[in-house]
Amino acid sequence: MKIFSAEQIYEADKATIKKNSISSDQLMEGVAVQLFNWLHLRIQGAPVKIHLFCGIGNNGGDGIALARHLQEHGYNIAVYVVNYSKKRSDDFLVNLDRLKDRKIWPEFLDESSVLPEIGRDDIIVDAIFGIGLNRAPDAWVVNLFEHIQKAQAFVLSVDIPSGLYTDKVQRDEKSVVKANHTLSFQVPKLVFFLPETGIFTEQWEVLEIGLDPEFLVNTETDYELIGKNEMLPVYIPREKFSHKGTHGHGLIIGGSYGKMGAVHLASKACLHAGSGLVTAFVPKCGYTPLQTNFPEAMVLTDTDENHITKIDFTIDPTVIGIGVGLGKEASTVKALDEFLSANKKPLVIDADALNILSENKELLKKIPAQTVLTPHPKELERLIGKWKDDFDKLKKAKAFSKEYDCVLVIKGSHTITIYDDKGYVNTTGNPGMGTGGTGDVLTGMITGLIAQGYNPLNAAVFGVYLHGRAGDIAVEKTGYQALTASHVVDAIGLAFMDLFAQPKNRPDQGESGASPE
Ligand SMILES: NC(=O)C1=CN([C@@H]2O[C@H](COP(=O)(O)OP(=O)(O)OC[C@H]3O[C@@H](n4cnc5c(N)ncnc54)[C@H](O)[C@@H]3O)[C@@H](O)[C@H]2O)[C@H](O)CC1
Ligand SMILES: [K+]
Repeated sequence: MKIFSAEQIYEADKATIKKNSISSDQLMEGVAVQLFNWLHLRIQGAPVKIHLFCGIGNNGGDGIALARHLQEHGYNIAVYVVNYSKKRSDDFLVNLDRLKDRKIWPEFLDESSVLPEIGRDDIIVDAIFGIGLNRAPDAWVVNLFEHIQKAQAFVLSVDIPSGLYTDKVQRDEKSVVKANHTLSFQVPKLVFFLPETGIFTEQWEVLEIGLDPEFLVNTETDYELIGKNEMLPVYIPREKFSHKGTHGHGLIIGGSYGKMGAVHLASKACLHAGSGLVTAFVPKCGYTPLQTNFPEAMVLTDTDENHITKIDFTIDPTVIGIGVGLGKEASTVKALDEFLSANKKPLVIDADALNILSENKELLKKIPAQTVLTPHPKELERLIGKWKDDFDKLKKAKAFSKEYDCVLVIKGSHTITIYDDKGYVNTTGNPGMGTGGTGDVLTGMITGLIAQGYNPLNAAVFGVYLHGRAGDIAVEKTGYQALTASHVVDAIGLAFMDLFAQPKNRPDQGESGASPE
C-alpha cells in the first residue's frame, strides 16, 4: 500500500473532484458518512456521550458533518468549534450552516473559554487539526489537548491525531492529541510508523473515501507499506524439478568465543528461509557445537581458536552473510578488510561487521553493489551519524544508500528498508521480538532469500516481512516475554505458508495496525 505525502493527498482530492464531477463538499460528505458508519457499527445507538471537537479547516468540517449524522440518528452529542483561526474553510462553513439548520448550536471555544466536562466513559472525536497543520498550535489549544487527555475517555482522531505534522516531528509532546484510534483517510500516514511520532496513536485504520483509483495507482510515492499483498507477487515458487543445487548456497561468516549461537541462529534461519545449502565459517571453537547441534550445516573454520583472523575458503557460495557474533579484534578487522578487497559475492552485513565498517569508513567503498546492511538504531547512528529526528534519519539513510549503493534495513518496531530514494515500511512483528538473537535470524533469512535468487532489495523487504510474521505466529504460543529467536526460526515455514492462507473475513474494516504498546 502506498504511503502518500500530504501534498499528494491534496492532489488526489483535486483529481477525484475533477474526474467524478463532484464538489469538495460532496467529497467531505462521503467522508462523514464513512466516519458515521464506522462509529455507528461499533456503538450501535448506545446513549454514550460523544464530544466532537472540531477545528475550522476541513478536518473540522469532517467533524461537523459527522456531528449532523450522529444527531440524525439520535446520538447524545456535544459539538465544540475550536476557534484557533479566523480563516475558516468553505466546506467547514457549509457544514456549520447545515448543523445550525438542524438547530444544533456548537459551543465556540477560544482562549477564554471554560473547557467542557468530559466523563471517563464518554467518547471524544478529535477533528481539530488534520494534515493541514503547518505550525505549532497556540498555547490555549495545547491546554485543550491536555484537557482531552486528562479526561481519559476514548479518543477517536479523524484522519490524523491533531497536532501531528505529516512531514516533521512535533517537538513538544503535549502539542499532540494522543489517540486511541485514528481513522486515516484512504492511506496511512508515514508518521504512524516512526518511533517519535507513532506513539500518538495506539491503533490506526484506513477508511476508503473513494479517491480516484487512477491517481492512486499512477502516482509514485517515497514510501510503501509492506503487507501480504505486496509480498505475494515477490514470492518465487519452487519448481518441480528443482533441487538443492538450484536453491543456492548461503555462507554465514561470524562468531567468536562465547558468541557462537549467533552463527547457529543465522545459519539455521538461512536454511529455513529456503537456501539449498548453508555453510558456517567460524573460529575453531565453533566447530564442535555447530556440528553437534546443527547437522544440516557444513562448517569451515579459521585457523584461530577464538576469533576470525583470515577468511579463507574454497567453496563457491551464492551469497555471504557476515558479522553475526564476529567481535572487533584487530585481527578480525584486518580479515574483514582483506575479505572485502577480494570478495565478488553479494553480501548481507550485520552486527560487528557493521561496527567495523563504521570505524573504518574507507571499507564501505569495498562493498559490492546492492549489499544489504541490517543495522539496529545504534549501529545505524555509527554508520550515518547522529540525526535530529526521525525524518532527518530517513533523509540521511537515503543519502547513505545512494552514496554506497546499498540496501539499508533500519531495524525497529516498524523496520524500514531504504534503497535509493524509496522506503519500505514493514507491518509485521511484535514487541516480543526485542530479544537476543532475532537480528541474527533476520540476517540469515535475507541471506537465504538471496541464495534462492531474490534480488537484494526484494530479499531484504521480504525477509523483514517474513521475519516479523514468523515472530507474530510464534508469539501466539509463547507470549511476548517467553519468545526467543529460536521460536522465530521454527516459525519461518509457517510464515511462508501464511502467505497463501485465506484472510480472516473482516468486511467492516480497511487495512489497520496497532502500535506495539
Ligand atoms: N483526501 C482526504 O484525505 C480528504 C481529507 N479531508 C480532510 O481535510 C483535512 C485537511 O484539511 P485542511 O483544511 O487542509 O487542514 P486542517 O483541517 O488541518 O486545517 C488546518 C487549517 O488551519 C491552518 N493552520 C495550520 N496550522 C495552524 C495552527 N497551528 N494554528 C492555527 N491555524 C493553523 C491551516 O492553514 C488550515 O487552514 C484532512 O486532514 C481531512 O480531515 C477532506 O474532508 C476531504 C478529503
Ligand atoms: K484530527
